[in-house]
Amino acid sequence: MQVPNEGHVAALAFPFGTHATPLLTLVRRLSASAPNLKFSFINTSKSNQKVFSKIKPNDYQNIKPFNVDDGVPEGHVFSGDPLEAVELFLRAMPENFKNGLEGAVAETGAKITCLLTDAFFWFGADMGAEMGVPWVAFWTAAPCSISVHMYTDVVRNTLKGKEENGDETLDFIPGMSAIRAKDLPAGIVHGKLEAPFNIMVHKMGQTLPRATALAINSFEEINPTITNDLKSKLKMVLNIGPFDLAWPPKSFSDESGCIPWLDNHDKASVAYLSFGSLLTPQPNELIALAEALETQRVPFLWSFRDSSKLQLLEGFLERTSTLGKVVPWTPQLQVLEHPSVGVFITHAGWNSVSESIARGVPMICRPFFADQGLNSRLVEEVWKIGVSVEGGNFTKSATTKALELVFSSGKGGEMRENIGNLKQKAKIAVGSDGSSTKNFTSLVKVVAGCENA
Ligand SMILES: COc1cc(-c2[o+]c3cc(O)cc([O-])c3cc2O[C@@H]2O[C@H](CO)[C@H](O)[C@H](O)[C@H]2O)ccc1O
Ligand SMILES: O=c1ccn([C@@H]2O[C@H](COP(=O)(O)OP(=O)(O)O)[C@@H](O)[C@H]2O)c(=O)[nH]1
Repeated sequence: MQVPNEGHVAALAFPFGTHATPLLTLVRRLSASAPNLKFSFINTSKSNQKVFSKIKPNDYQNIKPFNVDDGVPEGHVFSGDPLEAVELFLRAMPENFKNGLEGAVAETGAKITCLLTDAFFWFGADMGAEMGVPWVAFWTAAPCSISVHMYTDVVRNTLKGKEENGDETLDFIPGMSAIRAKDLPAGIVHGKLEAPFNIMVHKMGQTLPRATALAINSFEEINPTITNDLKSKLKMVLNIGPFDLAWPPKSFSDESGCIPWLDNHDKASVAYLSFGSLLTPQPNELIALAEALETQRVPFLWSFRDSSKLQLLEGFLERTSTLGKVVPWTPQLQVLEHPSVGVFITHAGWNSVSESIARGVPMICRPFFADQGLNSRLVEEVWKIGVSVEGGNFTKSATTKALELVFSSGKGGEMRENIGNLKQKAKIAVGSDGSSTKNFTSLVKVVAGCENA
């Protein structure tokens, strides 16, 4: 491939949840493909410390972190609402990023030649236009969730005044006929439509047509109808994932000994539980989950970060010390890769769903918020590679039913076959002649300014 000229790419990260990590993975892939480019990774100090601590300095020689204001006033006392820090940050945008860009140019002496931002940052359109450079938006979730944000006004107008039970289907949007109104992220038709976060994602949906390219950590074959519809509305739609298949990490940390523990278990016998980086189920659901696992004698590996809630499970942990293992964090990619894992009990965050597909592990989904309801519906009704917990939250009976379905029924076998087929499509997509590989080559050209690609 033509070696791109000198250039300076500014990457703007959304510093919460699992957004900055995949953006840094993308920046590292771009840097490896275009070693003449400089990259400035502009993010909050806290998030930069977290994401750069996971990689070796040698792995990011042309990537320099820059810290921006997180919007938290000096001496601020947090209320405990997880959204508070997010909304303080939203108020600091885009001024904090403008300051970050000025700092990056001043320190490197190189003007910005491309703006690569989390797709949430709709202001990238104006910033790119003012600087006269391409704006590449990066969506860290599935194509279907970006679609619902682009169609927000259509959804609101179509569903206005309809039955409020949430079962209305979105069959008026290409590829979304299985999606119900109740699956949507809050802020589209239900919830606080004027909350700062929802105003941001609404503006995102309206502004994306101005992006030079939209990059997505997914692969075209997972939902061709939605991808083709997005392509009809945007300048360039580049599905370039699954990242962890396209560019698997060279090493991993297993401080809690998860892999040796899994080595002592039978093939496809273990339930792996994890609910992402942001949330922990409420006490009643934690107890219901524990009761189902214990009663069914299902071996389990549980990623449980919130140590303040562990005392709820004390009796359970003692009684099941030879049945299961609870750890604060796991090497999830390697856990899902392990042949002993038979089901992934998940909140259906996109990175987790994508990783489970890439490793062929059926899912039991319990969505909580954001895009998780969309992902869960696709898992159960479109791809048929898992189930959603009946009733929408963990009870002993619903969890037991889901475990029996996946582990012991014919439907479970169908799920394993379906996810195996999807896994194969993902591997082809990131192969030498695959769609994601070709799209990534196009993205390098856009980012390096070689051509309008
Ligand atoms: C990825 O697709 C999404 C995500 C969200 C979304 O994402 C998100 C990411 C974070 O790291 C922290 C968050 O707080 C957050 C929130 C979020 O959605 C908003 O969640 C609020 C509750 O925390 C509230 O429900 C609000 O109405 C949501 O918009 C949103 C939409 C997506 O398609
Ligand atoms: O014990 C854990 C739990 C989660 N993860 C990783 O954290 C990310 C969670 O992202 P997701 O989109 O599923 O959920 P979010 O954190 O955004 O709620 C995924 O890449 C997981 O592989 C991990 O490595 N170990």
